[in-house]
Amino acid sequence: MSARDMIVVEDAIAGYTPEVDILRGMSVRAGHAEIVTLLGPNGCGKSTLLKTIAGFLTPRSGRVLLEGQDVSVMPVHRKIQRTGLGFVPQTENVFTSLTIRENLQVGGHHLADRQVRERMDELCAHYPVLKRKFNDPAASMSGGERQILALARALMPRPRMLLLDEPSAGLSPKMLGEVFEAIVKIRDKEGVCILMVEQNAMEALRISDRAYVLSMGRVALTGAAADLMDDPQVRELYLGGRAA
Ligand SMILES: Nc1ncnc2c1ncn2[C@@H]1O[C@H](COP(=O)(O)OP(=O)(O)OP(=O)(O)O)[C@@H](O)[C@H]1O
Repeated sequence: MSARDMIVVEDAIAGYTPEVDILRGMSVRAGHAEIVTLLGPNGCGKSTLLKTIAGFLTPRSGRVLLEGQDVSVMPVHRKIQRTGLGFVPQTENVFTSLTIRENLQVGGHHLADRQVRERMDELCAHYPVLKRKFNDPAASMSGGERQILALARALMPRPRMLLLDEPSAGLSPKMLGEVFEAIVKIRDKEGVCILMVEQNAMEALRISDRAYVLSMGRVALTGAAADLMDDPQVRELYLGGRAA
């Protein structure tokens, strides 16, 4: 483990029922101000890995460390309170009947009122769409705008680590570009460690520092994102044979 490692998973074995292991000796790490992408076929355990890091699942063996602290058995609500971890699930990640302002307030519910106002101002400056629609219900936002709101809500308490489950799911190429730009800003402006699952492999690798290709609950390949984009096996399996 290096000093800059923020999220470390060591040899994790985990599953939803006692009989079936979905993670079968999984080891990954992600560092400060780094975007790390998890790729792999449907059902290989990408979302399960995020849920294990977030604390929705407890590993049967192996460890999950956040900033060096062993949090393997810490339940999700405590992790959110006590560690600098944020989680943006794939679906139902904004409250559509609440306004943009109210969604952000939900994200900042542990903060003092003044801190909430300051943080909302900061995030509205980073992501102008939030300011434009500040008092409108989130239901009035497009898919990409909702995804940016979900990211901003998770950023309200200034997490140092962020888990993103398919942030570009269901988005048009233009909206995907905007959401990925928002993710790069989170890394570059706030130094957040981002571990994300993505189906849009080529686009995700372009903004990532490193990536893991998972297969059947284990790491099959890992490396710098730029190297993986050049890897013939990765190109064939995940990039539709396209050259980077
Ligand atoms: N709540 C659950 N209860 C039982 N089994 C589950 C549950 N969620 C997922 N699984 C199983 O765990 C395995 C891995 O699922 P997971 O969602 O982690 O895959 P994934 O790599 O994220 O796939 P996808 O790319 O399709 O989202 C699958 O076989 C799935 O059926």
